[in-house]
Amino acid sequence: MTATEPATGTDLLDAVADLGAALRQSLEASTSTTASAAQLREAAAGIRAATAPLAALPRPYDKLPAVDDMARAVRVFNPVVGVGSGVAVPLDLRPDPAGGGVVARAALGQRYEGPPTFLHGGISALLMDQVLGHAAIAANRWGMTVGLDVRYRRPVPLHVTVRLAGRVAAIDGRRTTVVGTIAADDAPDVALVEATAVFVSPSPEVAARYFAGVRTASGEQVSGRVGTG
Ligand SMILES: CCCCC/C=C\C/C=C\C/C=C\C/C=C\CCCC(=O)SCCNC(=O)CCNC(=O)[C@H](O)C(C)(C)COP(=O)(O)OP(=O)(O)OC[C@H]1O[C@@H](n2cnc3c(N)ncnc32)[C@H](O)[C@@H]1OP(=O)(O)O
Repeated sequence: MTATEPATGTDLLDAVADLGAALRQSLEASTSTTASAAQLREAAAGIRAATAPLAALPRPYDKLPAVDDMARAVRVFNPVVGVGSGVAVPLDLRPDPAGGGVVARAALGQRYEGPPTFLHGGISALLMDQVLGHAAIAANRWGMTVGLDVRYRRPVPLHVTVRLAGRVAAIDGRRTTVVGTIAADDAPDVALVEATAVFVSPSPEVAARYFAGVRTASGEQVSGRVGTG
C-alpha cells in the first residue's frame, strides 16, 4: 500500500494489530529485561514520544472502534483476545473440534507472572472469564458474567503452551452456565485451573439502559443487539 491510501478496513486492522504486537513486545521486554537505569529511562522517553500523537486523536469511549465487528463478537481492544490490545495475550479462540465449545492455545509470558515462574491467579480468572464467555457466545447465548468460580489445582507455568477450553454446561432461561479448564497442552486431561461461570443475558430494558449511548463507528446504536450473540 502507499501512504496516501485511506486507512480503513483491512489496512487499519493490520496497523492496529501491528501496534498491539509492538505494545505486547514492549511490555514483555520491560518485565524481563536487565537493562540499566539509563537504558530504561531512554526507553520510557521513546515510548512517551511515540504515545503523544495517538493521545492527540482520542476516540470517545462510547463510540466503538471502526475495526470492531460486533456481529461476529470481534472486539479488537479486548484485554484478553484483542489483537490491538497491549495487555491481551491475545488468545485465538476457535471452535473445539473435540466436542463443542471453544479452545485456544497460548504460552503466557512474564508480564503475567504471579508467584515466581507461574501465572498470576487473577490472570487465570480473567482468561477463564473470557474463554467461557466466548463459549456462551458460540452457543448463541451472549450474557454478562454474574458469577465466576475458579479452582486453582496446580500452578500454571509461564512460557509453556497451555490449552484453555470452555463449553456450555447448562441453559436455564436467560442464564447460561459454562465450564472450562486451563491445562498443559501435552497433558490436556490434567486440569491446572477449573472454572465455572454463569452468564445472564440482560433483559431488553436493562440492555437498553446500559448500552443506550453506545454507537458503532458508523453511528448505529448497538443496544438492540444485546443478547443476540
Ligand atoms: C454493547 C452491546 C453488547 C452487544 C453484545 C454482542 C456481542 C458481544 C461482543 C463481544 C463480547 C466478547 C467477549 C465476551 C466474553 C466474555 C467477557 C466477560 C464478560 C464480562 O466481563 S461482563 C462484566 C461483569 N459483569 C457485570 O457487570 C454484570 C452485572 N450484573 C448485572 O448487570 C445484572 O445482573 C444483569 C444485567 C446481568 C442481569 O440483570 P437483569 O435485570 O437483566 O436480570 P435479572 O436480575 O432479572 O436476572 C435474570 C436471571 O438471572 C439470575 N441471576 C442473576 N444474577 C445471578 C447470579 N449471580 N447467579 C445466578 N443467577 C443469577 C436471576 O436470578 C434471574 O433468574 P430467574 O429469571 O430464573 O429468576
